[in-house]
Amino acid sequence: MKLSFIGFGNMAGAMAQGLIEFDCLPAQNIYASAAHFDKLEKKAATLGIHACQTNLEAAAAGDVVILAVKPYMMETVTQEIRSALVNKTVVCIAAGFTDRKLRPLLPDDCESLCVMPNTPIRVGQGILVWETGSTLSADMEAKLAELFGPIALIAPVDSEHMGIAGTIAGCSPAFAAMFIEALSDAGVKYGLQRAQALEMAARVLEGTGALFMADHNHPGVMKDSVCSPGGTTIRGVSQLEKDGFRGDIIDAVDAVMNRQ
Ligand SMILES: NC(=O)C1=CN([C@@H]2O[C@H](COP(=O)(O)OP(=O)(O)OC[C@H]3O[C@@H](n4cnc5c(N)ncnc54)[C@H](OP(=O)(O)O)[C@@H]3O)[C@@H](O)[C@H]2O)C=CC1
Ligand SMILES: O=C(O)[C@@H]1CCC=N1
Repeated sequence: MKLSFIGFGNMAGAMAQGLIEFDCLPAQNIYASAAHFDKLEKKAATLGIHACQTNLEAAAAGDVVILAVKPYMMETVTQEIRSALVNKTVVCIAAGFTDRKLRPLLPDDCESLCVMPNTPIRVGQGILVWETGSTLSADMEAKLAELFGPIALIAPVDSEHMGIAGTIAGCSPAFAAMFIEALSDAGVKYGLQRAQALEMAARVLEGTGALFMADHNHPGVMKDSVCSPGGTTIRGVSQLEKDGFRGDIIDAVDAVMNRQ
């Protein structure tokens, strides 16, 4: 399979790197185009993928064309490459897109899918929110699931829930990074070296996530198993409750949803 990225920024780069490093696809099967060719050429050389001079050239090269520009550019870019999309598989990763919004931008004779990836796909720990009921053939659906399965949890979601699932998967790495940063700030405040504090904070998120995936215990149970009666952790938990920690997270998701 040959894969083309139209737009090769943070998210497309993370997807390409994950695919290559986890041996899902050889680098020479990946093509990309972007706004600035000189910048793209450097990134492409590092990964061993093909840098294309134009979007049309990139779209023509792939069996599967991944639309990875900003949402507001989608209309212009799909018009530009429309002729090359005929009989192709088109995958759109833009926030806020579902099949209903994407299809009018594409030629009739191509199959398409809207997904929302997240940046941890680069290290094989991603999520790929996957709109169900797309125009994808069963054969191509299986091929794409096989391609991305090793580097992402495939999360099928109906069109109505693409926005919220995309927010939880796609945006939250930023929230999680803020948690890591804040926890490391606290470590530094009390004398830890920054590098060690950051690694510990990141490992806490990674390890706690792994614990959940292993046991599927309710997070409240996981929290209780850390809080000894009269101990130290419950004091921190109590303060977080006073500060509205959980409400703040939900408010952050509300803010994203209100923008969509
Ligand atoms: N970042 C994330 O975590 C996630 C992003 N997404 C979606 O991915 C898409 C890309 O986001 P992200 O990677 O963060 O954005 P970036 O700004 O990092 O990348 C955008 C890319 O588009 C390129 N570009 C700009 N104009 C054109 C054009 N006319 N033709 C071709 N390429 C063009 C840019 O080129 P150049 O670099 O040369 O300027 C750049 O490579 C968005 O739709 C976003 O909603 C989805 C899930 C998560
Ligand atoms: O912030 C954004 O618009 C993109 C979509 C999801 C994550 N980043």
